[in-house]
Amino acid sequence: MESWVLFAFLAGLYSLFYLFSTSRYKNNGLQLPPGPFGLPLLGHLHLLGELPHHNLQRLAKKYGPIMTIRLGVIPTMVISSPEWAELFLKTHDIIFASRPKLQVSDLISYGQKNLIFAQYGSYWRNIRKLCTLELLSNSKIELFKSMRSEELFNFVQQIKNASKSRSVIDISAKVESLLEDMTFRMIFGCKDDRIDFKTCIKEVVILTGAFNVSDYLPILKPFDLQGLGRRMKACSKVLDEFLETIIDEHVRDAKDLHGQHRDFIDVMLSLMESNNTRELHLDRDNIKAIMIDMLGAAMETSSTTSEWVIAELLKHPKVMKLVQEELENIVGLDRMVEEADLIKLSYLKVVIMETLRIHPVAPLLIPHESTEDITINGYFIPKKSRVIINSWAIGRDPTVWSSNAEEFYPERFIGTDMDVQGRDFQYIPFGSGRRKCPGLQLGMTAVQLVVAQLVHCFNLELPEGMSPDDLDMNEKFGLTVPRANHLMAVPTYRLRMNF
Ligand code: HEM
Repeated sequence: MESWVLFAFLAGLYSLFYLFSTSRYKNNGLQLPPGPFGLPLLGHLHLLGELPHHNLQRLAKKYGPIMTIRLGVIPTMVISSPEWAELFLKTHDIIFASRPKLQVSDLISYGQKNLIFAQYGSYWRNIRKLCTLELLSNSKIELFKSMRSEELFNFVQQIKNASKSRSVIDISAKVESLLEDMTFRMIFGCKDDRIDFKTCIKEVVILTGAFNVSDYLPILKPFDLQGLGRRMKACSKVLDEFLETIIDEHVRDAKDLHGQHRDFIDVMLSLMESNNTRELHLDRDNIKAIMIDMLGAAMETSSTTSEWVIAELLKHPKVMKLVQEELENIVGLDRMVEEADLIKLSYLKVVIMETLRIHPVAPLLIPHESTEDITINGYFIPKKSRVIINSWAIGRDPTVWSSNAEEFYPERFIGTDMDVQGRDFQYIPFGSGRRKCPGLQLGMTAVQLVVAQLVHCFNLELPEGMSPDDLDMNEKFGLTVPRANHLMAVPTYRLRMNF
């Protein structure tokens, strides 16, 4: 049989199956949240476009803050208001705390052994506890303070040298490289110059964020129409080889450590040695899967946020001036910023909060999945529905943030008790509830440090002929949403301290 005939036959069969399964709800008087009319096979996949968070916001304006769309055969709830976010992430959090099984994340998770895409259950609970207590706690973050300070010093020195020729510098590339080095040293104890490895980590973040038709129309899985599976397999090979080598090196060096943990791999290896009696049995695959999570989560989120903050400061010179004045008052021009200063930099903090409001790194959070049928406020949400929380739309809703919601205005946070912890559902850049980001503290520390140090040590000007209004703020969609184009600027050293 011709392959297109087979395809059309299977497509028809799927549509019938879907119609049959939804008629089950309708016949029982169950009402799904409203939503647009979908195409027979694709459902609403074609409406997502290049920037799904924008397109879903447009649809929500018409269909409301809880909306049903169908991605292939998967019923999907799109949440676009703080009230509904609270119902899903707090009141009924336990029902929505799972993650969907995605084809590409399966290829990189050594059989579902990672944390980010682990289904809700005892494995996820144990691994999350381990990451929160053993890798990402405040005391563990503190252990890497001097490493961060050393890397920041090198970063400033490099930019200072480059600034002598008054040339345009690729700020995005410099910030990304700094955060990569910091993350590598924290996880592996050393920096690594293997470009292919770093490229693969970035690729993993892009691929896991893509809407992959194979996840929504499983009959298409063998065809891998978008080539995402092939790309992920190639990445997983490079990552696996590198991680095997680095774990071997750590095992060899372990005897010289005498129980002193240096980096994440050392911590995981010592837990692997001692944990066989506990409920969680760790092996090398667990370590590799979790390290890939940590690398992707730490590198991409912190650099994306830092770049957006610097871009907003360049676009708003008055805000930049206020940030620099605060730094001058608190740190002074005779020295660089230290971590202990961060707590006193309250204006910088609201600038970062405002940036995360209009440029949340993960605008649709990470997809959640329901584990039971549930009816909320009269709407039926079937088991195994995909849940998309449009935190980008919530952050720009004028009914929540007033008519200047689209404006970059850090002062809006001054005098409020809002923070980044996800207690106020109008502001959830790190998510909320059980699946909330466990790396919040580390991420915020890294972003504050990088931005504070850069704008304290340098005045930044846009390349000649470019005005703040010309600076483009285009986005590139993935699991994280970075700038589409690198941020370029001309730095001038501004401290009195010489080195
Ligand atoms: C500015 C920095 C960061 C931002 C804005 C951010 C944001 C987020 C968001 C929105 C989620 C999804 C929450 C949900 O699905 O409900 C998340 C999950 C996660 N983040 Fe972060 N993150 C940041 C930094 C980090 C860092 C530094 C790490 C670790 C090294 C990290 C590790 C994770 C992990 C492991 C998850 C998945 C948790 C789970 O599924 O249980 N993040 N993050």
